[in-house]
Amino acid sequence: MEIRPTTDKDLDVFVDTVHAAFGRFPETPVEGGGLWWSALEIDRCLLAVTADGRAVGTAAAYSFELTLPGETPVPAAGVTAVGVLPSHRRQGVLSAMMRHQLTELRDRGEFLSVLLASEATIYGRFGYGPATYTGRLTVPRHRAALALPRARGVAQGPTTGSVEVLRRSECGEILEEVYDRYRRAQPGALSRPHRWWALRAGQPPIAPAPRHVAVHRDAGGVPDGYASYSVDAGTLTVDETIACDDSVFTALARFVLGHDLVGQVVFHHVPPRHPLRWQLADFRAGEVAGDMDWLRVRLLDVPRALTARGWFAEGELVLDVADPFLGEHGRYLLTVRDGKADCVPTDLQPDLSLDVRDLGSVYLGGTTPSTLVRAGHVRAHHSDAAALADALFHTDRSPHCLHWF
Ligand SMILES: CC(=O)SCCNC(=O)CCNC(=O)[C@H](O)C(C)(C)COP(=O)(O)OP(=O)(O)OC[C@H]1O[C@@H](n2cnc3c(N)ncnc32)[C@H](O)[C@@H]1OP(=O)(O)O
Repeated sequence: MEIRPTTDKDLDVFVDTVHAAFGRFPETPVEGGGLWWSALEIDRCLLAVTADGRAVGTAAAYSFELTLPGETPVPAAGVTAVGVLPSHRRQGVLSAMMRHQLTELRDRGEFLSVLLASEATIYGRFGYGPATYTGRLTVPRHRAALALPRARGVAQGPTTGSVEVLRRSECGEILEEVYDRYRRAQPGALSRPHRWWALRAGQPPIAPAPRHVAVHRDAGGVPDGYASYSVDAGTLTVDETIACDDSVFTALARFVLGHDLVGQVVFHHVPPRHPLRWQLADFRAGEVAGDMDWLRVRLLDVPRALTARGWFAEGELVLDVADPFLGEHGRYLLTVRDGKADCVPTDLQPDLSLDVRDLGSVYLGGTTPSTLVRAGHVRAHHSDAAALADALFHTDRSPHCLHWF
């Protein structure tokens, strides 16, 4: 079996193979637009081909930016369209493609790779750890009142600004601009390259499905948030709420929760511990479901990845990092001063020993090292090690990602 790049000539083979792997049919030709695969980057698509020339597996990557703690967007490969024909499964095709792809990403100078996993058990073995989390919050409208803020000096009602309802088709560049502003400050968020919006490739509101969009503007009239939603059979469903600050989120939540002729509001993609639950006068009014991991992170170059993110505490930690899939192992001294890290190979005794997938899970601050120590996945070599690591990896803001790819 050979793993080879896809060319323009066999893009249709790629698309056909990935759909067959998922048990689906490609709906329309590539030119149709509005389909997720129209945004594929052809030079980053791989085909696994048998000796008789048959394509049996696919894997691809998008060129995204991932925002790291400290409001630092860096390049990240967004692994996607992974599939193996049902007739060729459990024969090592995926493993061969993953090995090829990780090597190729490194050759391109990339140090981070991310993906959304169709099944939670597939990608840990390849070094991907769950790093951001998401859920659905359902609020019955008759219990949706927001409590008055208790802190002195905080505005008791809507702050200056306005909400206007547009049709998705009337939004022009507004959503793209607001999303881009938001994602640069939100750890864990991915960029949505312009071609995604232009091709309408993705899920609503990128895709042109009919939607209402509540656009929030600041006092100067500049859009700084939106909520894309639909109403069906008494349920208002919000695809995503994008807000450049918390007060804008509150204004948008207040708007959808106040919608007439609606029995309940379902917010998709609410991060764990989101303040909205504390803003409801009735804490039990908000019901969380679909609590799951979202973005998985894979470090391809540990020192580069650790020095790229922002840090919020000071200290030193020795990490012993195993990368069993790539057959690698490294011990690093991580020193953090003034918000920046230095990370160099060392022979010092380790504070923690961990797998690269677990480093991926703590990297953005969405999981604490001590949680993984308690779970038995990370080894703490002395009694202070877990607390030391928790303090060092702690971030100012929880990571969150809602981009689907
Ligand atoms: C980022 C994305 O695109 S996510 C989308 C992933 N694709 C899908 O879900 C489409 C449907 N599924 C498939 O196409 C295939 O079953 C794949 C791609 C998940 C697996 O491909 P295969 O070629 O069968 O995997 P391969 O034979 O290399 O297996 C490697 C290891 O993963 C394990 N594995 C493979 N698939 C799964 C799974 N679905 N769940 C748990 N373990 C799995 C294998 O048992 C094997 O374990 P081992 O190394 O301990 O022996």
